[in-house]
Amino acid sequence: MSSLKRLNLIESHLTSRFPTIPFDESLNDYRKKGTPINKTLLLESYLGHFYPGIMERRRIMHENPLFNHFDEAELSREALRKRIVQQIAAIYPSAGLNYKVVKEDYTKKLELLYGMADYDIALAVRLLVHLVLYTDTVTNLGTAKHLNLVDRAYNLQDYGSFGMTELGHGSNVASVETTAVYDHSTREFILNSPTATSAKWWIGAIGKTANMSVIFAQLFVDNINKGVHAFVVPIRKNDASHETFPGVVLGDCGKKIGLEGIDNGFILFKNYRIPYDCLLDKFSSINPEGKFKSAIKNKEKRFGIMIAGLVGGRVSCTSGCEQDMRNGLTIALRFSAVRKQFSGQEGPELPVLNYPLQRYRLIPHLAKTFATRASVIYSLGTNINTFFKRLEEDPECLEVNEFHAVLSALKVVTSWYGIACLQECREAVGGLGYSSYAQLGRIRNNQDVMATWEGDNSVLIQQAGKFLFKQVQKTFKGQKIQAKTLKFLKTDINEVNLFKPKFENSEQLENEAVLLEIIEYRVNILLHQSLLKLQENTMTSIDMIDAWNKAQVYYIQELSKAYGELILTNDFLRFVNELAAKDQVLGKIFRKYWLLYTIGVIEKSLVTLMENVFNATHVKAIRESIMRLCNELAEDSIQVIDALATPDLVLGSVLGVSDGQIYKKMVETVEKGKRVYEKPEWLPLLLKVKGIKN
Ligand SMILES: Cc1cc2nc3c(=O)[nH]c(=O)nc-3n(C[C@H](O)[C@H](O)[C@H](O)COP(=O)(O)OP(=O)(O)OC[C@H]3O[C@@H](n4cnc5c(N)ncnc54)[C@H](O)[C@@H]3O)c2cc1C
Repeated sequence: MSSLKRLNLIESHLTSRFPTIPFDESLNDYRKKGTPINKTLLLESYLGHFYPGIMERRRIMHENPLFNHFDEAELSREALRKRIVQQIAAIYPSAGLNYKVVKEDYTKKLELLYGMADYDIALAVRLLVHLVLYTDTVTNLGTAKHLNLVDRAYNLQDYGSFGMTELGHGSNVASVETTAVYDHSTREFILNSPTATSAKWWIGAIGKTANMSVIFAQLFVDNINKGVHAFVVPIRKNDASHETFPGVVLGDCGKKIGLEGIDNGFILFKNYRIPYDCLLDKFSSINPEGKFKSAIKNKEKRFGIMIAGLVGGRVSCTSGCEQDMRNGLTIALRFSAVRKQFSGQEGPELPVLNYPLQRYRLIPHLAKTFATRASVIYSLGTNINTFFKRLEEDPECLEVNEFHAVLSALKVVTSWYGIACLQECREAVGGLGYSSYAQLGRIRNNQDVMATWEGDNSVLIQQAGKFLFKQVQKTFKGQKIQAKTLKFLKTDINEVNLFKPKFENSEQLENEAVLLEIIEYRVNILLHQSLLKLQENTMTSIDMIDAWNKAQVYYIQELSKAYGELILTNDFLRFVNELAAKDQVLGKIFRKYWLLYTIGVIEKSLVTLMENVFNATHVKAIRESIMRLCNELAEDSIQVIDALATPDLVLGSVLGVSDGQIYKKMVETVEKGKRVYEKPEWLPLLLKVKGIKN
């Protein structure tokens, strides 16, 4: 401990107006109830490929006083923004990123962002906008002449932003209003924002920081609209003046409900001329004669490729959800083991984690967190290099489409998991959770936006549905399903209807094969019901889009969620099996989490299953299993979360501290706050209201 910290501690001890708070053994007592586990092995397996990178970031943050949530609670918006830039400057060089390193192994970029997200999603996202959304788009859609920009981005000589969303259009990117008109006489594009709603809006880092932006605009060549294209555009002078270029209007979007450290802003163009080379022209170009050419004829497909830059963002989003949930649950579980309320007839008060209700509220979220982690490792982390390779070779191939579908489903399902989990954690911690010092408010508010950015959940998940339908349609033409994640699909409804669940009680239910069959059946039955619904809708709808929209509720959206949860179930099982091969004790515990996750997924889809194959006996068995597993796992969960928790200083929560001294930490932190014991500045007003003469 530094001498300054020691001095602060002594000073706070001497100046505290609270009675001395004795050492609280509650968390240690709860710890002792759990099975002893090999924590290092668990953490290594859990972080997988990303273990060394994340540990290195934790070390840097631990040693650097810039990473301190307690300080940040009192910072103004401007100060927070400055702090984030300082933090990026402190941590970014450790990654050693450049074009070559990332091309060889994209996960190097992810491990940096994952490490930063341990501290705060806001910190990771602040860099992600530049490093992923901007830089990946220039890399993927640009040509050799743009490589210089990619190098500059990795060196932080340029700071980039990603200008897709407008005030009037978000999900429907194909209808953005910004225009880029090609002027052959000067071989330039003229950018314009013809309406107020065409202002690019919410753009991360554009408000105050970025000097570059990837701008998505409707490209006009010879007065013909060639669809949305991406342009890499200088927006501010890259010199000490930091001036905005004439023809560009830049501003800040103002106060938000979270992520205040990020300067989300707007941008408008007024006849702003940019040279031809600003067009990211890998797939579409304009030749020296002024003729438009595209390697991909279909406008819709071309557009799909244009937004491939979002892939790294969505992968990070899924990982960020896991980190948010893990951080939230670390706080909520440790608090629940320490916090005591009520007792039985006699005897001491009980930790709230003893109550089955508290266990039911928290432990299933822990299981979902682990499932999410497994998919980050297997479906996303290790596949992303293959994805980028295949994207370059053949952007329309099955692997690219399948990865998009899996990623869409996972981003959506896990961000909804995260939002539900963080709200539950906040409530599970009661009133103390409402303190900023608990950090649950910050984590919850930052998690909230995960459902919207990188593709609004309700819109994005439709991509997964479309993929499933397209694959099934192929079988109608006699082709076999090639997609790796869909090998189990049954295209004959009669075969699906033969299914009968193979359990009558909770013991029979807690069986891998029995559960996997149900998880697969859920996708199969929803797929056929959705197909039927779509067919039925076509009779009454004006077109296919109308029919599709009318089949979302109860059908296609449910199907897409079921597909996402099937992937999570399979990935989680793989994780458990690999862990069990290394350590039997951990394998046994994590198999229970897998059972809880899978049975929990089934519980949440009881309506569909009851409608088709389940009865009251099945429901009873499911409920019994869930409660038994929650109770059995609650005691082990403290040891498990200890192994996986972000270190105290990085987590920064008074209620999530690993030594369990939550009251001491809360009091100390509050007493250190500004003006704790001072009279209010507005005392004269109060006196006036009360009629007291000053
Ligand atoms: C903090 C923050 C940072 C951001 N950073 C960036 C950035 O750096 N760059 C950038 O380009 N964008 C950024 N965005 C924008 C973000 O990507 C969009 O908000 C998102 O894509 C959703 O678009 P929208 O807000 O226009 O919502 P809309 O698309 O207008 O959706 C509004 C509602 O309508 C529903 N809806 C829309 N279409 C359908 C449909 N077909 N069927 C059913 N329901 C539908 C949606 O589910 C949603 O509930 C950011 C947003 C936020 C909040």
